[in-house]
Amino acid sequence: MRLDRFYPIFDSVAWLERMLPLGVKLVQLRIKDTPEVELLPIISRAQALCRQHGAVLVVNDHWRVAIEAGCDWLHLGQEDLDEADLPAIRRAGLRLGISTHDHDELDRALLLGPDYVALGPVYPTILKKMKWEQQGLERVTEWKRLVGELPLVAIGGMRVERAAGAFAAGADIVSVVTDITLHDDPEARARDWIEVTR
Ligand SMILES: Cc1ncc(COP(=O)(O)OP(=O)(O)O)c(N)n1
Ligand SMILES: Cc1nc(C(=O)O)sc1CCOP(=O)(O)O
Ligand SMILES: [Mg+2]
Repeated sequence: MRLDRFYPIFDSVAWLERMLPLGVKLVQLRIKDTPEVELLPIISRAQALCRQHGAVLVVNDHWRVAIEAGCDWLHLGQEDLDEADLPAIRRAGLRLGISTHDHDELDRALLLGPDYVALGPVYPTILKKMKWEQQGLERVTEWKRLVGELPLVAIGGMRVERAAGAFAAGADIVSVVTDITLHDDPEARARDWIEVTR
């Protein structure tokens, strides 16, 4: 399955309701502040909406709920991997994206047979505090050489104007949060993203 090159991340179903009609075909639901016991109806609704729009939903972090909701894709970071039941995730047929920030993390990720690898932060991000400096485009090129055919996602400080550079450096997919969510006109910005990535 070939994933779309535009991979926005949102923190609510309300955002999905706004963005999916525009033609978003790959999207992550990244909910950080809701107790897991409350997430099943939310993630189930997100999955139903994405299927209705022919889009791929990636659930961030919440692998138990993703399994319960019958989802198709999951994203886990390195700390998530420490406590995730990967055999259960695979038995449930979930595909898996994994975050990486350095060589040790990439080696670990590749041993797990992921369906994509993300590298970040390519540029400084304001979304969350991170211990890594910006990786830069050379690092994207290096990562692509190391992951080969595996889809490489570039994340962190991505802007519409930076997409072409990330693709030229070797990214297959560009992932983005605040360039859309903090924009004065998120719908217009998402349309710009679709234009530069299709
Ligand atoms: C596409 C993509 N790349 C990286 C991340 C970050 O995952 P993680 O390191 O687990 O951090 P949180 O997003 O869970 O705070 C991601 N979610 N998506
Ligand atoms: C959620 C996330 N993970 C990252 C990583 O490097 O693993 S960077 C990031 C935030 C991306 O948000 P924005 O597009 O607003 O910079
Ligand atoms: Mg995580």
